[in-house]
Amino acid sequence: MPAPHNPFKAALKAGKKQLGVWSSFAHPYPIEMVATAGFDWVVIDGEHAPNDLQTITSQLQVLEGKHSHAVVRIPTGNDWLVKQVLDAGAQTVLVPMVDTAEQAKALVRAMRYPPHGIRGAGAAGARASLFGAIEDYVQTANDEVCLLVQVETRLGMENLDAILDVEGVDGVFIGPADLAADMGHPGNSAAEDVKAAIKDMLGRISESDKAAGILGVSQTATQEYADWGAQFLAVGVDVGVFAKAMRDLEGHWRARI
Ligand SMILES: O=C(O)C(=O)C[C@H](O)[C@@H](O)CO
Repeated sequence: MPAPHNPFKAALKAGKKQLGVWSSFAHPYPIEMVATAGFDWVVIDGEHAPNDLQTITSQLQVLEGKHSHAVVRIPTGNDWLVKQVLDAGAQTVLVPMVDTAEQAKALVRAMRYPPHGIRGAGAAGARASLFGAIEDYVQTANDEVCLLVQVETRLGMENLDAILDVEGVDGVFIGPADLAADMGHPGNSAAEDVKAAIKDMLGRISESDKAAGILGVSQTATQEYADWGAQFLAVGVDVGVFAKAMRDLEGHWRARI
């Protein structure tokens, strides 16, 4: 039996738009609720949410068989972190702060078993192979893993064309918040030069054989990113949605009672 099919990777390759959302609760219970909403992909955020390998694994278990495909964001581009989340059952990995083609190539190798990469072949004892029940896992997994790299600095922007040439990168995701900060506008991804940079990058990624992704945190920005060619577009962060709803609820009733 081969490694499970990765429908998100196939959809990106086929040029299909994929609607996504960020999950930062770092817990299996709320992500199950998020998965009832019908998004095509959901990020389990290991960079800015308090996730560890156990909480990531629990959330992967909850998302198993659901329509929303799990995209695991690791905190930094280390090969051992890639190996751990792949063995836990992630098929799609998002890596922040990828600034050069060399970094992207190293990540491609981390995602793949030899001879195409350096992923350690211990999957027989891991959830990814259903603890050995998927007998051909090691022989077939390379085809079903999906690597998304984040370009979110001026250096990454300079090197975008070289990153787009790296075989094995499936998608390039722009981080508007980090890009804005690196461009001298912390907290303001709506600054005109940041928007121009994002539009230019989304255009260049869309013209390549990689998928273009981004997260919009306002309706205006999200619509612009869609219009500028984002193929896998995250449209919100669950903790933000929840926190706003709670503040609105409190404010509504505070004024009335
Ligand atoms: O730079 C960005 O923007 C991102 O990488 C997304 C952020 O980490 C954040 O908005 C997710 O909560």
